[in-house]
Amino acid sequence: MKWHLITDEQIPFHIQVRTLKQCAKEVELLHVRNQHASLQRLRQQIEHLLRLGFTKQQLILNYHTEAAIAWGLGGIHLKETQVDQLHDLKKAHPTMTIGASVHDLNAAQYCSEHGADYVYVGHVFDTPSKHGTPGRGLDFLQNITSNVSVPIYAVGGVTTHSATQCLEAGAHGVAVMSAIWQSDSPKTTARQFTKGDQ
Ligand SMILES: Cc1nc(C(=O)O)sc1CCOP(=O)(O)O
Repeated sequence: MKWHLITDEQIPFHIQVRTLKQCAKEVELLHVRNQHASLQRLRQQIEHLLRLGFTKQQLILNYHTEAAIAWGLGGIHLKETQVDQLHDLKKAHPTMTIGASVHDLNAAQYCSEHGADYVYVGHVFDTPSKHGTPGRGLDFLQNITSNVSVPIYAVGGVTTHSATQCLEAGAHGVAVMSAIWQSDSPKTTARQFTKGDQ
């Protein structure tokens, strides 16, 4: 199945690198999400990822649109508060992959109509990342997948098992953090996502 791995800024970068060394070959697309790092630090991390064997095309940078463009990365992932930039960004950079995170049907429709290549919809299941807010559930996901045409990636608490349920609810793919970063065997887990095994 199609899946994105999202970096986790709560985990020291060198620990993430250790995990990536085990599973990088299985990761088709890495979403670099580090909302608190300086641009200089982010650039160092990107360079490290390139040395690990990722291509620029495989890297999607969260939030920092100008940096993603300047560094020639494959894509930009917008926060929901940035989706008003979608149309102009896509027009100026048609070959870049531009996605966004949304949390309701209206925002998903907006992204779909303004040129997004994909949209994350979340959070579908309970996740430590959104502590205290229960997952919105598979019906919420299904309502969005049935009403927008842009490819939807389910995010939030997705595991290799629940990924299948997300596809059944119409998702094009999934985006995950802890399923890989907390896995005892990241390579096996990554393979399971790729193959769509439970
Ligand atoms: C990065 C992110 N965005 C979400 C959203 O709902 O927009 S949930 C989430 C966390 C995903 O981590 P995990 O796979 O460990 O639950």
